Amino acid sequence: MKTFDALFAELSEKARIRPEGSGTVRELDAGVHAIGKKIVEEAAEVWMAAEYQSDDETAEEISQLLYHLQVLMLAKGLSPADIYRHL
Ligand SMILES: N=c1c2ncn([C@@H]3O[C@H](COP(=O)(O)OP(=O)(O)OP(=O)(O)O)[C@@H](O)[C@H]3O)c2ncn1[C@@H]1O[C@H](COP(=O)(O)O)[C@@H](O)[C@H]1O
Repeated sequence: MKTFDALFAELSEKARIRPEGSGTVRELDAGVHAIGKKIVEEAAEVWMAAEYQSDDETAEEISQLLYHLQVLMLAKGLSPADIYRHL
């Protein structure tokens, strides 16, 4: 099972080596504005799933939101430690 930190390490490596076909690289290249829009979209999907869909579908939407938040972290040069110190 993948954890938040393991996914962040994987995405950091993708950003570093920029493999062909990586959605993460594509999203990073699109920039903070585009990533922000994706986050808002995914957040709405989390909300709708929580109200109208199953727990498993809600969990999946939350995972997608976490992914896009991590892409934004990478775009901004933020590490998980930068986030954790505010928790
Ligand atoms: N966990 C994720 C992940 N969660 C969400 N997403 C992306 O977010 C989109 C959200 O899905 P939606 O259902 O909202 O689909 P959509 O709105 O039709 O998607 P788009 O048309 O906007 O791409 C997916 O299509 C993926 O592009 C993810 N993309 C990648 N990962 C993981 O990130 C890692 C690196 O991925 P690559 O950079 O693509 O190699 C791998 O381990 C992947 O499993």
